[in-house]
Amino acid sequence: MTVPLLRAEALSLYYGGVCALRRIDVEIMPGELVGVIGPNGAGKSTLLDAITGFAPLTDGSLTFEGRDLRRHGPTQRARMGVARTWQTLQLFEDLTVAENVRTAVGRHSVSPLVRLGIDRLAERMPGELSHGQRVLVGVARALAGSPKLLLMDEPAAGLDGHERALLGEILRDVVASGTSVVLVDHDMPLVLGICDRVCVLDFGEVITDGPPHAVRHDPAVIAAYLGADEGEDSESPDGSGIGKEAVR
Ligand SMILES: Nc1ncnc2c1ncn2[C@@H]1O[C@H](COP(=O)(O)OP(=O)(O)OP(=O)(O)O)[C@@H](O)[C@H]1O
Repeated sequence: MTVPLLRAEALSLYYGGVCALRRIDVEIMPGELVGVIGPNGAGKSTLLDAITGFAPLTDGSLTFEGRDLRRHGPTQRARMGVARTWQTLQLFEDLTVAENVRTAVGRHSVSPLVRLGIDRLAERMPGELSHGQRVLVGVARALAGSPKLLLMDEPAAGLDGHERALLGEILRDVVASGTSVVLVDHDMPLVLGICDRVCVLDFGEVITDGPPHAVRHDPAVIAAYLGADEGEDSESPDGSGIGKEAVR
């Protein structure tokens, strides 16, 4: 039996009186691409922060390759192979693209840029890049340390259709190379189209966890999104009843 790369059991996280995660169970297998979706405020970013150690857990167990992650801080977790990209792209604006990648590995390496087909941008400054190019530089920087697990927070936000398709191909390629990926995004066609499994959060709880075709038609998921979209744009590009973006 394959051992999970990451195993979270009964994770709970409170911000003061706000319960952001309530007894969450999640497993990520080696080489698996797992989508995490849910309406605004469902706890998706908090789950990533709990795994990286940026937000302290209130309760629960969290292991990575069988090791207790709660004993380690964010820097140690990164060294163990956990990498993350952020919703707000945090590039060093006064460093070139190549230098930005270097900050992740501590040595000059353009290979992550070559891997993503953006090595031509190596000497450019972040301010000269399009939003889509900045996203790819963020991915390249996260991949520079050869992580075992890559956590991505809304990488498709602000990308056009072509860039989203390219991002999807890149993520499948990353997974094929052996890195597990957790993809948090509101883009349902992207998440349901490329992920092996999708975990759905609502009000800090896992309401469904399964393959995309099952999640797409799950009444609890549709209810969470339709409830969220009531009176808002309830566009459903894939005919699932799930809008592309859900705003609570
Ligand atoms: N630093 C914080 N302090 C207090 N409450 C917080 C903090 N960060 C998040 N929360 C609350 O925790 C809950 C989960 O928020 P979180 O950002 O994880 O949701 P999300 O699913 O990522 O939402 P979105 O799709 O809008 O990014 C929300 O109720 C949010 O208001």
